[in-house]
Amino acid sequence: MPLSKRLLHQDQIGRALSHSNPPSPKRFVKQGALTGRIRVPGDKSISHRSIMLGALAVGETRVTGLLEGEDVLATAAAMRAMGASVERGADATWRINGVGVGALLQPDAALEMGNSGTSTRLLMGLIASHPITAMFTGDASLSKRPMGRVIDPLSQIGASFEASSGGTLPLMLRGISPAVPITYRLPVASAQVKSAVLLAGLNTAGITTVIEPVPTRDHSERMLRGFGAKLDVGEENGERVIAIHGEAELQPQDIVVPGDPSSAAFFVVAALLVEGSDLVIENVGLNPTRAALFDVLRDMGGQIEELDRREVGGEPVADLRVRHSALIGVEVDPAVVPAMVDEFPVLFVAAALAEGTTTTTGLEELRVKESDRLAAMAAALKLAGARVEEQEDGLTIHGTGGTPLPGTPEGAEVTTHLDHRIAMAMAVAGIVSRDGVALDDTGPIATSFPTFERLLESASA
Ligand SMILES: O=C(O)C1=C[C@@H](OP(=O)(O)O)[C@@H](O)[C@H](O)C1
Ligand SMILES: C=C(OP(=O)(O)O)C(=O)O
Repeated sequence: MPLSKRLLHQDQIGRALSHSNPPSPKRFVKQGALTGRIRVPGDKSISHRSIMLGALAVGETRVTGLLEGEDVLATAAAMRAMGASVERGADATWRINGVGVGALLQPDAALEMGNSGTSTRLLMGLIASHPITAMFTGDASLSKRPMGRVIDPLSQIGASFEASSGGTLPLMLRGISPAVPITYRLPVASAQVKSAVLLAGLNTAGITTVIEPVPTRDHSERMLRGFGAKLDVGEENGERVIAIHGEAELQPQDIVVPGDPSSAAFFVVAALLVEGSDLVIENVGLNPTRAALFDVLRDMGGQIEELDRREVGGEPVADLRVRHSALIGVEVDPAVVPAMVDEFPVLFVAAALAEGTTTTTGLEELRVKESDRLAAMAAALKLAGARVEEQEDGLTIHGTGGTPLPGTPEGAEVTTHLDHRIAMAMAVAGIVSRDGVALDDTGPIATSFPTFERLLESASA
């Protein structure tokens, strides 16, 4: 069957499903204090990049602590399809034998990206400067997300695209070699777009520059340097300027992936909200471009202590001790949004139980994540009995002052829209509710945090 026919078929299947197949509904009910010590899985952003950069280095990269979630496994499958060896050892160490920058092979089938925006956008960048044609497909959620933001800069380097009129998957990318080095100023604060352009620059002779008016997570910069790429990072007129020198040669690395702060976030909020909790979450990555949620929760009165601050794999890490706290509403400064962009769903849950009003603004990007997270969380929290107002760019939440939310009424379920963070945030709402919160589907949780439900139960055991 030709690629485009196969693709269309997969896409029709994808679009028909607005939940995992079959869906796994579940009611999350009141739970006891969270105590003891837990560890969350490895950072998703760092895990994706470890595999991609390992696949471009000549020799063996070893990765421990890799997140074995569906999104990262989609990246691993794609890199295998383009010639790298990506294997998990019995000791859970991943070994990646790369092909070298410029030497990716033509995949012989569509690259199936599942639910993962990071895989899709970063791989589009990587492939754009290789003489490769690749088809990208995704699930119903990913197939609605905007790819124009990467198509624009990658077209400037000379790559060409066939996508639907809305610039969404399924999408065919024709890479180009030699590609043209560009200077690109990010029109949206997006680490995925920044990374796509920098990764394209790896196999582009000359200097590819990204200008970042609003700083976003800097894992790509740290890791590209770690793998031996020449990268200049400076500041001009208050904007970050990142220049990568191509064509780069990458050296294999030993990487230890720190725990994901975006996954730790659910346990931090759960421990703050459940009476009697005193929980230590070990080995949490605290890169300043990621960790703003913990500062906002402290401003709300949350007791979150950093123990044994150290460095793991070139990233700041600490164990977080979190104790039950009475929270108060705050106005969240929109300047911190990029440093906690994935944490708003669970912050909204904290706000719903805080004393007084929490206001958030500058959250337009939340509307183009796995779901429209402003609409999805407003609907979910209202269904569970919270007082929420939705604006174009944020939510205003009037908290209960600690009184449990009633929970979802008999027969009603929160719609999770194939969005892992909506599912986990509302699971946390469930464990502090009076009657429990029913979710239509917990399947999506496996994209970023396959052990979430088990860990949540064990933390209260
Ligand atoms: O670069 C990354 O690893 C990510 C960047 C963010 O997306 P945007 O760049 O679209 O903001 C974030 O939401 C996503 O979970 C992971
Ligand atoms: C937005 C997210 O991921 P991605 O863009 O990779 O799908 C997320 O994990 O919250």
